[in-house]
Amino acid sequence: MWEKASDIMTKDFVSIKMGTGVYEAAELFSTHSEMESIPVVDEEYKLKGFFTKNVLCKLVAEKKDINTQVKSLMTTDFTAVREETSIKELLNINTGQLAVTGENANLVGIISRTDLMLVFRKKAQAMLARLQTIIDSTYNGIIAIDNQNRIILMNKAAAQFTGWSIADAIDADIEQVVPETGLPEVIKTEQPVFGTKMNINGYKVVSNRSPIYEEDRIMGAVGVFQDISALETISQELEHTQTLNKQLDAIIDSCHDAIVVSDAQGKLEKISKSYERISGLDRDTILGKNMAELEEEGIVSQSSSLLVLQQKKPVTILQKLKTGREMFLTGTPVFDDNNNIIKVVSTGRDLTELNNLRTELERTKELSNKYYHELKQLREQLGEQKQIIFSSEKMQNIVQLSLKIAKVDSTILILGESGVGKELIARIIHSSSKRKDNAFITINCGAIPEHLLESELFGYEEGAFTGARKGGKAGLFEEAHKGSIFLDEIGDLPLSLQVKLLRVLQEGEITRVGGIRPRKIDVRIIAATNAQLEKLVAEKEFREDLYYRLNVVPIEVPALRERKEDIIPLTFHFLKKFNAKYSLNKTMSPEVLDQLITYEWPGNVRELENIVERMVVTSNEDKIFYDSLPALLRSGGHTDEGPISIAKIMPLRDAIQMVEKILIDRALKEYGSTRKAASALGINQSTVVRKKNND
Ligand SMILES: Nc1ncnc2c1ncn2[C@@H]1O[C@H](COP(=O)(O)OP(=O)(O)OP(=O)(O)O)[C@@H](O)[C@H]1O
Repeated sequence: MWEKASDIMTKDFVSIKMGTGVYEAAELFSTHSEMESIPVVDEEYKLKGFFTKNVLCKLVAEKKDINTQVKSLMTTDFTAVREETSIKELLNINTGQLAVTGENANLVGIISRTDLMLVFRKKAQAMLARLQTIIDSTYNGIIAIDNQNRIILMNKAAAQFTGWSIADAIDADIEQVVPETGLPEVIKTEQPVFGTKMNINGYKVVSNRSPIYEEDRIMGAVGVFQDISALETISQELEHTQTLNKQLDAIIDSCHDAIVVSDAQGKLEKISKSYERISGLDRDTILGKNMAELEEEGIVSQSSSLLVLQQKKPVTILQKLKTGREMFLTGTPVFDDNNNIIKVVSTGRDLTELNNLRTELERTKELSNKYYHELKQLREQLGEQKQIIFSSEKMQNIVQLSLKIAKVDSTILILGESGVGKELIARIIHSSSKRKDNAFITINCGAIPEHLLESELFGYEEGAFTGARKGGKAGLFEEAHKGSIFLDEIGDLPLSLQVKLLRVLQEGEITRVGGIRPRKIDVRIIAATNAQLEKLVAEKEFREDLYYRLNVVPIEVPALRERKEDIIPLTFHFLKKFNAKYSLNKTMSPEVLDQLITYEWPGNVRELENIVERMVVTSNEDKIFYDSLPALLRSGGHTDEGPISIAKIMPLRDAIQMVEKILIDRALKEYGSTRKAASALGINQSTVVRKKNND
């Protein structure tokens, strides 16, 4: 390559002596037409000047003597350079012809303007080629446009992104090649835009775009595009790995057992929160430490990780901690594909905690033994035929209380919502009392029309009213003599009869309807109500003195939703009962049981009993599945809240039943007595009683 003047000069040049005539010089020009001037040298071949074609032409034009010697016409104002003058310096000299002189200033070569141009062009071409190679070798795509949006430069990477060949793209409008480069905007706004994520022909790239200025004037824009598809994948993988790591940490931390992970050298990599808790050590201070160090410092008595690394198999040790606690640790090696241990994972339990658990377990066992015996005793006392099913503590207390007061002959008032088992409790009280061999009479005060109730309860004398039986008739009180009478829905007892009942309670005697002779009776009265008697007293619907007489020993039976533990045993009890009744052998799927537990049971045990019976009878298979549940239960019982809303189409009959039930339940809750509820609902009281009992 050309480095200096001697590399490009013409050594094979013609020269003339100072005494040469113009005519001879003209002859030389005609044979070397490429020459613009001929160097003029002295006898020692030293350069003295140049005789130019211009001077010759001028001589001829002015018709001057052409026999003159060149000496007088030559230009002495010339530039001479040395052989080692660099090409760079030469390119900076602005002259027609350069003389190259040697050591003794003798002319050794000539460099013409054409030579220089040639060199300049070749240099420029080489530089351009190098530049293109450089930009083609860059991984990033580069596209430059002029201010007419025409592509002036594009490298190979950009050609690959765009799918255009460089040759086709050069001079094409950028919008045609890649409409998304954003380069025209950069020219418009003259603002560079960096780090924009974009999509070029399916490649995900980040672009940096800058305006190109030439002497303060915008002449185009250049964009550099980096393919980040691979980066994106790596960053997604990284994100995924980070998430996994976080999840792993969360899992480890949520374990109640302590977890310790060390590497193949015994260096601590991870510990769980529970290890921190049990050991009293802080992860920030021990992570990264070697277990051997912790052993030496006496922080742990022995390391399961180090033992596993020595023995290359799982080990279990009792690790004593500085805190004085003890931990049962089992270390397990984790192997790679070449059977080298890469990690040791140890899991452990606080021995102190285990001991506490054991004590707790023993206590629970003792308790459950105690409860078992108590229950057994209760069942024995209750006798097999009166099966009252419960497992809740609330019901256990109620049964215990009932059995206790069964022994004393006091009046009892059983309170509780409809269907909770008030009558059942009354029966238990009766059959556990000394009256058990005598009658147990039940009467629902709300179910019998008012005008019949008196004679029903107190009996009548012959001729008491038209249609009265000859010889009269004993009432239920008389029938219950020596036994017990269960007055259900006592809140529905009309005021007139309340006075008579008070007399029974106070005097222990009754007078039949139409009679005058009081009769002594020995009856234990067990009253029950789902109404708020105090409210009825306040409203003067119920006599206060009677209320206090009845309320000697109140037993409040909780609603089924307040003792959900009873739902499953009751369900199985009813399942067994109805399987036996209908000679079936149905079982119940867990999701049905789940639903039964979640339901609020406004109709209490009676409703549960009815629903189990309905499912036993109506389910098609041996197992009762979710589908067999009544719509109300499937809807989670929501239909009894707020105004009616229709979630889905259902059989009209079911819907009517549902609405009836909701209204009756509400009315009963609000008015307390079936009579009042019936009048609010505009139906007969007997209908209310019937529908309520059909729940
Ligand atoms: N703990 C229980 N174990 C077994 N069966 C029960 C239990 N509680 C209630 N039952 C049954 O539920 C049904 C309703 O009970 P019961 O008639 O005693 O309720 P109640 O509170 O007297 O209702 P109401 O106030 O409407 O008269 C009965 O068939 C009864 O045998």
